Amino acid sequence: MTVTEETAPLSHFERIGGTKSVKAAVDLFYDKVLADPELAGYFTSVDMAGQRRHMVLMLTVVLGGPNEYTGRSLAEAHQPLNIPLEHYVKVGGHLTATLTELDVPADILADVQAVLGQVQDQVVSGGDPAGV
Ligand code: HEM
Repeated sequence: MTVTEETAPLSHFERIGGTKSVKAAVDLFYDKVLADPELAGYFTSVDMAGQRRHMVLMLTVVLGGPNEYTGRSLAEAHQPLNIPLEHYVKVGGHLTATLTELDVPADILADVQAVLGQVQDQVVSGGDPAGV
């Protein structure tokens, strides 16, 4: 191991245990979303295996891991769905609850919540698709 590798700060992605941990979080997250009667209807005709895969890759990027995301932009995927702010807040709540349950450190949770604030306009209906 080089000096650089020894002293470089770990990314959030590395700190929580990499892809295995992100996959576990995404599985628990979508279990909660699909169990929520207000949200389940959005996903009735969605390929959930592909959905989970894309969310794993996106959350990996958010956590400072390697960028291998190949899905659509958040605006492209969500603007056609006419998602109200209320539902965005519920989804964000399920993500926060998931990460809390999995004992993700508070500073990482705070950074994820900051990203939730930043991407809100791309997901919520009537937001700013140009802000992708
Ligand atoms: C920060 C919040 C969110 C993130 C990071 C996120 C992330 C994603 C990702 C990565 C995809 C896959 C895009 C693709 O495959 O090309 C997706 C699709 C989707 N999302 Fe979200 N999402 C968020 C919020 C929401 C909310 C609030 C809802 C509904 C209330 C929602 C419903 C959906 C649905 C139904 C799809 C599938 C769309 C389709 O296949 O046409 N998402 N989301």
